[in-house]
Amino acid sequence: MPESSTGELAREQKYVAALYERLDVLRERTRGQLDAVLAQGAFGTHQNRSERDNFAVMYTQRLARLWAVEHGLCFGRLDHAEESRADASRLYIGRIGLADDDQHRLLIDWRAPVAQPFYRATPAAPMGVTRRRHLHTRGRRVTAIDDDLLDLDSLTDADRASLNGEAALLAALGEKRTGRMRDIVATIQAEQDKIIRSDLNGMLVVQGGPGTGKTVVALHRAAYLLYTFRERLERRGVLILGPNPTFMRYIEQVLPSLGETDVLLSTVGELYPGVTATREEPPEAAAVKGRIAMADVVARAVRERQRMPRTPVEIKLDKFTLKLDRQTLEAARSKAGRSRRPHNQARAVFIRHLLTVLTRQAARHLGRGNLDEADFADLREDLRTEEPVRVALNRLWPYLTPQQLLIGLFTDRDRMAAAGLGAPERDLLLREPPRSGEKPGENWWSAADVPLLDEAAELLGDIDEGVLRAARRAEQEREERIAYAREVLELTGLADIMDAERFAERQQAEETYLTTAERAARDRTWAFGHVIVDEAQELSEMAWRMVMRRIPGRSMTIVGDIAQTGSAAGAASWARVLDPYVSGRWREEHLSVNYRTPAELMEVAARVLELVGADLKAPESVRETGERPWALRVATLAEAGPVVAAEVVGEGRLVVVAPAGMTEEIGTIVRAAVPEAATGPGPAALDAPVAVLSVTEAKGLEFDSVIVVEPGRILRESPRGPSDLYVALTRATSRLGVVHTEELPEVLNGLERR
Ligand SMILES: Nc1ncnc2c1ncn2[C@@H]1O[C@H](COP(=O)(O)OP(=O)(O)OP(=O)(O)O)[C@@H](O)[C@H]1O
Repeated sequence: MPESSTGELAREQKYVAALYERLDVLRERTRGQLDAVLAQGAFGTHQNRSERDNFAVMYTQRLARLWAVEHGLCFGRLDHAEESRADASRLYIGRIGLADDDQHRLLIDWRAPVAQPFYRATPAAPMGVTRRRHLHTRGRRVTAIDDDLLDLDSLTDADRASLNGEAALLAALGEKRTGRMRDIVATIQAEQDKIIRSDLNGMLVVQGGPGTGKTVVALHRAAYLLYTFRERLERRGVLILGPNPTFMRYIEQVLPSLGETDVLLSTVGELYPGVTATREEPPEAAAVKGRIAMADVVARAVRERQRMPRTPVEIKLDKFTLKLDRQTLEAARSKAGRSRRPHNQARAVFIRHLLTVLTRQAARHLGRGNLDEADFADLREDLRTEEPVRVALNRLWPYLTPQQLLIGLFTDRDRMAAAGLGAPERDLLLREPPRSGEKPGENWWSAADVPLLDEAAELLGDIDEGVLRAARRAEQEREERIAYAREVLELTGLADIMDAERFAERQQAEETYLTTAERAARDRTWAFGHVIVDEAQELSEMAWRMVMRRIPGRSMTIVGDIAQTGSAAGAASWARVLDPYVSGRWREEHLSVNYRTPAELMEVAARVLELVGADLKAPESVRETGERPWALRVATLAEAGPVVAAEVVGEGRLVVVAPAGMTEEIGTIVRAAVPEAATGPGPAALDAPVAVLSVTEAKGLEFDSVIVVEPGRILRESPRGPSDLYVALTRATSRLGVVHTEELPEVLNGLERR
């Protein structure tokens, strides 16, 4: 390294060391503030306590943020031309903003408006910047400096020699993958920055090919929006929806590394509180459940449960029999319908009407035709609690949970027929009921059921009785807590100085100490401040309905690639998906540069893309590796094992992408050659050196090397075969191979034969 550069490095080291010192001071100070608040305890008025809790949450989050930014705290510097004093014209850019006790800024948050030139300035439009410096650090040590000199006229010869426009980006892209997505805060590109800082309001669609950074940009946008609209979004929350739990694990560290922890990351299958959607089902069944027509099916299924019997209903009591004729029942039903309330609440209207009729009948039977109001009410109450009356009314208009409705529907062909499902759909959807004793939440629901549960919940509404029961239970629990607290206080001899109720409340307060994301996750009716949908092309029409309910303000970022749609229920065009909700009022941005897949691989993938759609254009790769992708024909698949083993090098990660029906078989073969290989999307998929995955499971992920097995079968396996093969071929950051026993599809003729 030339002497001048060593001197520069030492100067930067000094500055960065001072930043870390400041960070340590702030951590210690915040820790002290948190301890002080917690030490106050839960005493005083309700308002005092809620203030204390707010402060505690605030300090905890601030502390988490200060700890999260340790790695790569400062990564850049901007030098400006106009100001004369060197220190004033320099801005250091980092993960968070830091100032000293006199409020002199030491570090600028990357999301602040003044940091924008770090990502956008070019020699053609330098935005007042003469130099953009990238600082590379390991731990707290500055290891290297890269400069982009933007004011070309002012360059000295030495400057010209060190001009290194894309060095930082290329260094980042060339690094080995760790199995977890990293943030790109130091190397965000201009077209990405524009999307990250796009307006909060309205619906933004980001369409881009594989590897263009859609996911990583969406995550940085979440961090930017939280920084810029902190108050609004911290209160209402931000939801990030992704395609499957493996993908969520893959991305989960990015936001914390940017200092943002209070964001709800969820899949569609996790979005209904209390239900864990773990059951796998055939894609054809999921496709049927995803169709918009299912909204009518669910609505009809609800109406079917309000069906009137053809013959009058007789209710036998001890002394006489009451009768409800069809006309009365119809009248009650139309009254309930006119109330426009959901099923479980309209039930009250229905029951009230029938109880009035029954009370009049009963009065006649008792020879008391002219009851006054109070007696009438008493008699009515007596009837209401009579078992035969309760049973009869319940049968006519039962309370229903969404789970009961759907289990009732999918386990009964007649109900499905009545709800409008045709014979082939009935065959696909018919299921055994949950085993007795088994909670229907467990292992009964698939991800495609979740939007249907949500739809049903809208139509059914809350169960008043359930709410009442819950309230009664809560009161009972409170009393038990107070009794317990009294015992504790007596045992500890504190009974004289603290009252049991307050002691119990204090313990309770600790349980209700929830962040916005945690509260939102428990509440089906939560309205978020912003929703980001990743791999959005995979969402079914029914899933979109559910998502839209969570964001009445329609402030959304939707990222995806129509060319990669694999799910039969997924999107064929953004307009088809979004117009029903915002009819044309959405804006679209494009990402066009592929940061993941080298040019040699993209050349092969681009030919497959032509099969997906003649007018589709593959994104342009930002780098070449000089390594050509290859194809190897083997006599039997067992030979694939040693081929995979030979590809495992150093610390790199490798994925074997297999046709969906073959992952088990290939997994066994690969494990025989590489025992630590993982099969399927379990937790090991991201950490093992080798993983065997289907295309659906590998979507959105990336690996150093990829081996695709039997591409011909991937093409044939589903109507979206070409999209699936395109996805499979674009997962690699450096190497790609194809192993096949069948004839190689013509579209892959460009591969080098081994
Ligand atoms: N500006 C950048 N600096 C460094 N790395 C980047 C940049 N932009 C994207 N990358 C890297 O490129 C890779 C692809 O990004 P990402 O997964 O977000 O792409 P994608 O468009 O979502 O891809 P796909 O559609 O295939 O899921 C990631 O490793 C990401 O970190």
